[in-house]
Amino acid sequence: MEDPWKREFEFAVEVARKAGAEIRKAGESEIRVMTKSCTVDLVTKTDERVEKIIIGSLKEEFGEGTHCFIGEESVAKGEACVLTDKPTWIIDPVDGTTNFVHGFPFVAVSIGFAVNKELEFGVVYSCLEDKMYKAQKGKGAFCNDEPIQVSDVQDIKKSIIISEHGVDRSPEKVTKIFSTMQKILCIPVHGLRGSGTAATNMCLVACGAVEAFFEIGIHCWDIAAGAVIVKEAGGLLLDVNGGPFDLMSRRMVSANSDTIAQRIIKEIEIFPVVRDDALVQKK
Ligand SMILES: O=P(O)(O)O[C@H]1[C@H](O)[C@@H](O)[C@H](O)[C@H](O)[C@@H]1O
Ligand SMILES: [Mg+2]
Repeated sequence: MEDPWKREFEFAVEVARKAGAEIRKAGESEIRVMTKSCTVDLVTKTDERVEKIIIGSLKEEFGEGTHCFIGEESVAKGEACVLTDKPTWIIDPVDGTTNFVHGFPFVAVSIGFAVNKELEFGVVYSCLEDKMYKAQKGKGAFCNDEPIQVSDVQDIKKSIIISEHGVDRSPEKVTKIFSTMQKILCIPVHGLRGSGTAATNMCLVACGAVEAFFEIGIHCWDIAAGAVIVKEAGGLLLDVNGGPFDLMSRRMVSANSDTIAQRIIKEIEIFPVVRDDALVQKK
């Protein structure tokens, strides 16, 4: 069958690799840390520079007008976060900025691509591990060109689950997050983990190292690429209430199976978050 986005996909892999090399190099020098929404929401010159490199390369290759871009740092600077039917690149230049700043060894470049609001492919380059995860809709998922598959564990008591606590430290939210984690831990599961990057967490689901990853408060750029990779590895995505997954909702459960997903969903204490496209929706 004809593959309409082959050139875009191959270019995304190339750009992610180039971006990862930039991040590795930047990590060798002193990192100047700035903050965004609060004192624990970190950003560095590398996040901004790498996003410029990625978007600049894509514009040069595919032209300015036809493609749209949603990039974490561009949105932080006031650009719209809106998913239309146009071909749209959804980019997190440095997923795991806190890890990058601290030298914690999980940092990923995440590039997703959607057309008609449907994700066509995703590329996650875990650049410190040098692992290139990629998937195109209907074509399977790969890590360093080897096919990957979700785990076949169906018993929650034999699972490892990943979650993160995000950057919103308001006591009500933190209480709900830890209450959820406590309930899941006490099922009991084999373990709870968190790599500090949503993109990498999703790849860990995709390659069967863990059974599920869920988070409330993530953004579309954290999970767009990972969503394709999880699905193509045989997993599934749901909203935290069990409904359909919505990329802009900032809520997600990714899992190896419906059985595991539903068992986790039973324990999730949901708290409100503002949608990524809230400003656009209000208009
Ligand atoms: O801001 P970056 O791009 O590093 O990404 C986020 C992570 O991906 C989340 O899972 C995580 O929970 C944090 O919110 C973190 O900020
Ligand atoms: Mg991120």
